[in-house]
Amino acid sequence: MDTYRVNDVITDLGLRRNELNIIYATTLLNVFNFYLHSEYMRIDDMPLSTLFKSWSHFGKDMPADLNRLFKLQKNVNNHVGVSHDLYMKLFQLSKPKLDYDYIFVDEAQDLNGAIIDVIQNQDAKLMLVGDSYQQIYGFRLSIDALNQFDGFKNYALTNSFRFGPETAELAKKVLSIGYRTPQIFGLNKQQNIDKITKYPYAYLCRSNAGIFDILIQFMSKGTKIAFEGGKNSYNFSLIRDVYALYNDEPQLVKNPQLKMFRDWYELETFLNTSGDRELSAAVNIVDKYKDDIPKYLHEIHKLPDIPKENAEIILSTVHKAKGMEYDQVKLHNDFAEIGYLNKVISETEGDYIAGQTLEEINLLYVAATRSKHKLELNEDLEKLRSKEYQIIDNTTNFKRRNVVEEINEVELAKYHFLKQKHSKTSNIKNKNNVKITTVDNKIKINNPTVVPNNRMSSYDFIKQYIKNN
Ligand SMILES: Nc1ncnc2c1ncn2[C@@H]1O[C@H](COP(=O)(O)OP(=O)(O)OP(=O)(O)O)[C@@H](O)[C@H]1O
Repeated sequence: MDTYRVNDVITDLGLRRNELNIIYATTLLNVFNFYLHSEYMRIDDMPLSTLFKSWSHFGKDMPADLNRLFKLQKNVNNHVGVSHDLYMKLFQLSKPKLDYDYIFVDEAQDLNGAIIDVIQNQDAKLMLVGDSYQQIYGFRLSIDALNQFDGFKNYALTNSFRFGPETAELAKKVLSIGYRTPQIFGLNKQQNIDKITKYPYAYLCRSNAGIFDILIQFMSKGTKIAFEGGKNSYNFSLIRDVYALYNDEPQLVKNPQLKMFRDWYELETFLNTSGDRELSAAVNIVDKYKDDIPKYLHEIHKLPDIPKENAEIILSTVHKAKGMEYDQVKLHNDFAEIGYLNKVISETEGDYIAGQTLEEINLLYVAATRSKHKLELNEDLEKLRSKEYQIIDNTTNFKRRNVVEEINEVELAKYHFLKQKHSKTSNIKNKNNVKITTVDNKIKINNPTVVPNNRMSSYDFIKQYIKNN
């Protein structure tokens, strides 16, 4: 079992390893993964020009490259192992007929086109169970199968035996940010929202960067920490790479997609124009812990992987806590800000909305509904609970935008950033013979004509510098 990565695409297609080709390879891989997850039998059946508008920018023959990748991957002697997605696609392409009378599907809100195609072609009676508000795997190109099948009898499961009325009210409030107003009843009177005063409890985070943050708080105290899904399933390589840029050591960056940034300033500038949440979270962590990052990474590496039943804190991302439940749950403060989500949604025009925005709300909903006994909220959810936010009432049913288009927009943002960067760099060099690199507030400049003001952010400083020169 293995994951096919951007580096593999570059090697397998014999591309030169430059910044633009890394973006192309990333886009190609996104599209290729979309194919593996999709109902399409052939790559050439996919409406590429409408699904992936950005590929025309690269001047490459994307359909031909996709077909080459697929041919290579199907070869069992290829250097890359077979991924779950690949063997499921091959299973779908074999048009299987399963010898079952009934098929039950759980978590039907997070299926994909290939699996739906297999299920649809069976003669068996089908029962789908799921919760559309728990769809959180859009970034893995999942599809809500609950909206895909016609002619089914629907039964609403509105009662939860896990949580009580307070949590049910909060859950409804969270979903109402995305204008969704389901009935939810909490039947467990033993469960409520309150401060947690004793171990053990589960600490749920939105991001790996959040997990890192919590680890730093508790490691030094010797708290017994277990990881939902096992310690090895948490990867802090993004933080390590971002720190390398912060520390002016771009040669240490391993992630090919981060290699396009030569320094911290370029990374920050990029983040001003893109909505890459995971990367933003890693940058915030590096900004917070600065030169202590390597020490903390080393300490985390040394932590034992203890079983959950021996732990004082079970640490988990919401994605890994899906389908799980814990007696006590505490929520970290690294979720998307509710005021921001509310603003994005209220300003949305038309029916279509970024799936990512809805999924951020779904993540809050999943997180808030994992506790069987006590739930401790973060500040933002506490405010939502005390009605400090005005939730706009609207019955609009948003449709999701095409997920691949959304994912590839980040790559397109990188493409434009790169183009702009190259033209700006040459302008600066020609006009003033100046090279600027910044690390946080330490600004290095070889031809200073203005004195850096330490209270100014490096970004503002550079903007002012360029304006004045
Ligand atoms: N009929 C019942 N009476 C009492 N308790 C129940 C009943 N059905 C389920 N439960 C309990 O309620 C909790 C939640 O049930 P379950 O995990 O099946 O819900 P779910 O719908 O899959 O939740 P989610 O999708 O949010 O993870 C579990 O602790 C389960 O034991």
